[in-house]
Amino acid sequence: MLDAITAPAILMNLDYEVCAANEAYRRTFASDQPILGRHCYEVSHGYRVPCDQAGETCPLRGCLDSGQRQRILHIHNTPTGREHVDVELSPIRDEEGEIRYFVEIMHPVNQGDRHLDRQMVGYSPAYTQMLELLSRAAAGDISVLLLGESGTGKELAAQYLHSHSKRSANPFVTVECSGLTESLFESELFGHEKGAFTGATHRKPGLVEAARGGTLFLDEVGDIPLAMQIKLLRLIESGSYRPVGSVTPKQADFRLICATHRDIAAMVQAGSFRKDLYYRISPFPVLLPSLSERLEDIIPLATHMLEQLSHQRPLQFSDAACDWLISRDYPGNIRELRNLIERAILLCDGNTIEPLHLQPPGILQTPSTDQVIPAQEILPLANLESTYLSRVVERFRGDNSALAEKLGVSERTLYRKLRQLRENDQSGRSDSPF
Ligand SMILES: Nc1ncnc2c1ncn2[C@@H]1O[C@H](COP(=O)(O)OP(=O)(O)OP(=O)(O)O)[C@@H](O)[C@H]1O
Repeated sequence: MLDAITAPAILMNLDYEVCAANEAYRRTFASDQPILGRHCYEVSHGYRVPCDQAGETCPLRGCLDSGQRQRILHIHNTPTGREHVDVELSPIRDEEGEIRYFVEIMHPVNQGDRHLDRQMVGYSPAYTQMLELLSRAAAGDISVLLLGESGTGKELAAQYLHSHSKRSANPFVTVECSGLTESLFESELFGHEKGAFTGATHRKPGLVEAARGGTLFLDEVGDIPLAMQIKLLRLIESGSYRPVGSVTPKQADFRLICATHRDIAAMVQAGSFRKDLYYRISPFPVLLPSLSERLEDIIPLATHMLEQLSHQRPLQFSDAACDWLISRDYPGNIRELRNLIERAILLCDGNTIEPLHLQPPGILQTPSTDQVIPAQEILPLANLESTYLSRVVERFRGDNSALAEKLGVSERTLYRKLRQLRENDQSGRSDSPF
């Protein structure tokens, strides 16, 4: 019966032992190793204890507790390395209704297409949870709102959603919402007729038309000014639009994905984002974790990017470079990591990237103690504090709560000190020791 299932599948008993496996499972996960009678957690993950005791969610445990079918995204060992697998576990009951066995069907999750630059990498729990949400959302046509700090991979996640959806054979069209003026917004999105305005020498189809049958990705949706939000709302609500200069409405056909690094719920509270539009774009919000929440992904990501960016040069990181990469903060998240690596590749003449190749350009570097405190000079402590503060504030670019946490003071205290700093600046007094 298992062989009738085309995806990899196994039969397990209550003791987590594999009782049978189909051909697809052997081919995909087992290669030549024996599996019958072995524990699923050992074969799939190399654990010595069940997943729930290893800090992961165990579908078998969940199935026993709920009595229901379970679906979860897990990382499995495969002959070609670690892979995300969409696991579906169903109970098999005896005549008395007691659970006796489980059938586990596994669908390997391909994280992006074959292009290295569109492949998503990550193994941490925070990333895996996010990927599970994306996989579930991809199957439907629901609008998805991708939230997360700058550089966390929102655009890549949008491409993943599209390429795993039933619209994948049709276009994926990105609209950069920041910086679009009202008139540009309309003509870019809806297109225009010939002669609609001065300079409109021919008919131009808009991005909504270009996305027909596919996915429309509104990047930085939080930056759309209020006046234009109503136009977007009408498009989403009615599913139709009118090109500029036309009287005939056109029918739209796209799946909507939006992304923003802003706290859009707070913007709704503050009245700068329409509540009705917010509800329309956010039926399925997905939060992309920052790199600080997925530290174990830094080296796999860095290695992937090295392969992607080095154009076949046989480059590798030294152990010291790996330690350096892990111990750093990344306010710009994966994009910042990528920039560091791109630069290191250019600076490294040999085959091994060392910390010295990775050091970021001076402007973004946290000043070392030597730079802040000139060796020969004794300075008033207050001066030192303000000099240091003005430098680190630059680096944290407005994220005061993260900065306060790092400095070990409350946000209120930080705010007070920054206000003092500004007042000093404005009164023209220079506290800088340099
Ligand atoms: N999981 C991942 N695996 C590999 N590379 C990734 C991953 N996530 C992001 N990247 C890479 O990091 C960079 C930034 O990603 P992306 O542009 O998707 O971020 P973003 O959240 O949309 O940023 P912004 O909010 O600033 O527009 C890109 O080069 C992307 O390829």
